[in-house]
Amino acid sequence: MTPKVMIILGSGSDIAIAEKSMKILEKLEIPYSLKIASAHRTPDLVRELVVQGTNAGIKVFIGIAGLAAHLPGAIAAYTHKPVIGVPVDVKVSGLDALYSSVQMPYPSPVATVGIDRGDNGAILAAQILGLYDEDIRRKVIELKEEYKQKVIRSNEEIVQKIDNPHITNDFLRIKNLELNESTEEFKGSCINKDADVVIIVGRHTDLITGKKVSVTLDRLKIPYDMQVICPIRSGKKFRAYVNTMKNAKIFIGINSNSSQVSGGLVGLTEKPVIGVPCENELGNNYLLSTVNMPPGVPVATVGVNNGRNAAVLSGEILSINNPVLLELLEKLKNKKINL
Ligand SMILES: Nc1c(C(=O)O)ncn1[C@@H]1O[C@H](COP(=O)(O)O)[C@@H](O)[C@H]1O
Repeated sequence: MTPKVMIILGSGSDIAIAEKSMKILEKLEIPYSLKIASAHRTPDLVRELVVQGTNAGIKVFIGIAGLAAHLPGAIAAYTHKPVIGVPVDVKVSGLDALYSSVQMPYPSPVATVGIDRGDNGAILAAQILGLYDEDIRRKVIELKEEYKQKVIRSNEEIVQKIDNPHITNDFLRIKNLELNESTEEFKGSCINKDADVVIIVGRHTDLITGKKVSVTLDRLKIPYDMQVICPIRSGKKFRAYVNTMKNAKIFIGINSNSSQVSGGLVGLTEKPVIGVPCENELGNNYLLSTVNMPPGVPVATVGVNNGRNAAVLSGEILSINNPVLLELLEKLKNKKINL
């Protein structure tokens, strides 16, 4: 049986983080291949594994590495399949590995997950595969439900056991635990309900980054819909919009102000969520709050303001079973490289 996912570790010393990915893939019964190869120490081996893996039918690559983590980027150099990067905390709390994974040049995105989050890397791979395999999609939904139940149970297991007369919860009557389900329809005009990709921009200032996504999606002929909706100021509208667009395949959150867009999206969909952190007026960016998501809810993060890479990543995900799109993607990537 050809595996669907290839995990490559930069070193045997990354195995503890890889085990988190392996555990999830095994739970979801997704066959995978596991290899150790370093872009620095064994560049030829990396190229050989990626080229052979791509030709053999690997759908998603996961590169796990610490320090100057060039491995995921090197994988992206040899394939048009989506590449997920898992930065490992070896020095400086893993920030070196995070920055080297996520800050990739156009048009070679690495869908980066949080530091040491091997579990989220595998969940993201499963979300991508779930777009083409109903059985995997169902298992992703079940897995997300497990994470949800864990939170709900912790009220009984932790809070109720605290013997403190100042805590008063008796007035709460929470019956409907399907709190995330919105059945409302979005009222806006000119929505493309057949969009494959949904782009949500948190505020008008960040439309410039949203525009970078849409221009590149246009070049790839991928249908999309884009709206400016702040999940904090317009929570109801945000949920109604996500509900209305629930048949889309990929959601992109253009984030500023504590990354609420991508963070809000992951609770409302089992589909892949891509996060684009934006710079704000003070020059700070929202990279860390976009990427460092808790287990169970990955955000495939691309570089700061790099809307174009979010679009290319969408193209890589959607071209898994679309040869026409794959050809367009190859042209776009090669043209850029040959310029
Ligand atoms: N980041 C890379 C690459 C690479 O990017 O090619 N190769 C090894 N490494 C990382 O170096 C760290 C220390 O490796 P050793 O323990 O082998 O010295 C590991 O976290 C590995 O992923």
